[in-house]
Amino acid sequence: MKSNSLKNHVDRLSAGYLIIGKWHKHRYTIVRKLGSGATGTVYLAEDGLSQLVAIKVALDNMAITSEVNVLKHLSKVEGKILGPELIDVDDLVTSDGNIPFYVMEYLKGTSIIDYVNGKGAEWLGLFAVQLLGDLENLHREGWVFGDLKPDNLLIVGSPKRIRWIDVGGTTLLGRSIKEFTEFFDRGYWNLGSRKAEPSYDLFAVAMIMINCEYPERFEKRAGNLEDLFQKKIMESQRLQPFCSILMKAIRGNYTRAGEMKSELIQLLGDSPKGKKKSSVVKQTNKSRKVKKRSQKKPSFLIEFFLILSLLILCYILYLFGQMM
Ligand SMILES: Nc1ncnc2c1ncn2[C@@H]1O[C@H](COP(=O)(O)OP(=O)(O)OP(=O)(O)O)[C@@H](O)[C@H]1O
Repeated sequence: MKSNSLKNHVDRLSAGYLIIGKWHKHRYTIVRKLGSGATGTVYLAEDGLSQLVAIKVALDNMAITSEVNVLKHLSKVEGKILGPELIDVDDLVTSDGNIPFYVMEYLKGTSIIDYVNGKGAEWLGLFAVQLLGDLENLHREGWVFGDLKPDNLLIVGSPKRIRWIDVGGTTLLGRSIKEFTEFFDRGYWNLGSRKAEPSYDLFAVAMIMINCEYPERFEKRAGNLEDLFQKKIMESQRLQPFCSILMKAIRGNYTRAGEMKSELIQLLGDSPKGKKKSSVVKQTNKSRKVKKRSQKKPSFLIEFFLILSLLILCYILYLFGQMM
């Protein structure tokens, strides 16, 4: 009975509800629910300075402690922002008992699938490079992200940057993956084990790129699954340029995120100081030009698109510069 009403507290904190932490006495006013997951519920709230924060409330003390430990660990990685910043950890006192919660940076952003929708292959490549850079740092710290999927990623800020949320699946290297989602899990596709190693996350990166092109996802079926992926990749104009890299990640041929990242950067043709025009960009431009020629559009439109492509290319170069 008591645990039912505690559960109601966790799930149903309404707008305006004031949380005063038992230990630190910080005050947070609930704005709205952001969503619920396997371990708890996340709320958007305002802190005492009217700054927006995200608060995760959960009945499972162990789950909260484990996520807090991961966030604390990630915040110690010097010069790198991995995961949302941890702001506070406390208990919410109710008449039915205490409920643990933690407060983190609120990441306001767009889902990667929505963000890249209708954009060129270079955007997909750029976010994959950013994500691989973060994974490289995470793996170096001895962790594997585990439950890597678009729901746990957001595109935030300006310049645009991929950020991850929900570190609940983060697992120590060598252990068994704690949490996974079938489509992004190589074990589900019989293409590897659920041992926490970098190649587990790299498989998921490839699947995230594929998911951006196939938002409805697709089912496992009898037969050679590598052939299924190859076919799906080759049927998509946006994924085609990445085919050999994606297949290497799917087959588990990369042992480090850095290897996959360098090959992507090379493919995009733009090393940090690179001047060469990206083959992906070239390919995108070429197909745009062919289309335009065949449609015999007025020349000012062609100029407009060329200038636009050039601006996008410069922006991407700038973003690479920011990452280094
Ligand atoms: N720091 C944050 N900033 C903004 N939104 C967040 C933040 N953390 C979580 N969210 C959002 O809150 C919702 C719930 O997140 P949570 O991590 O609890 O569960 P989940 O990812 O849906 O599920 P599961 O934990 O089962 O994978 C998600 O929609 C997520 O996008």
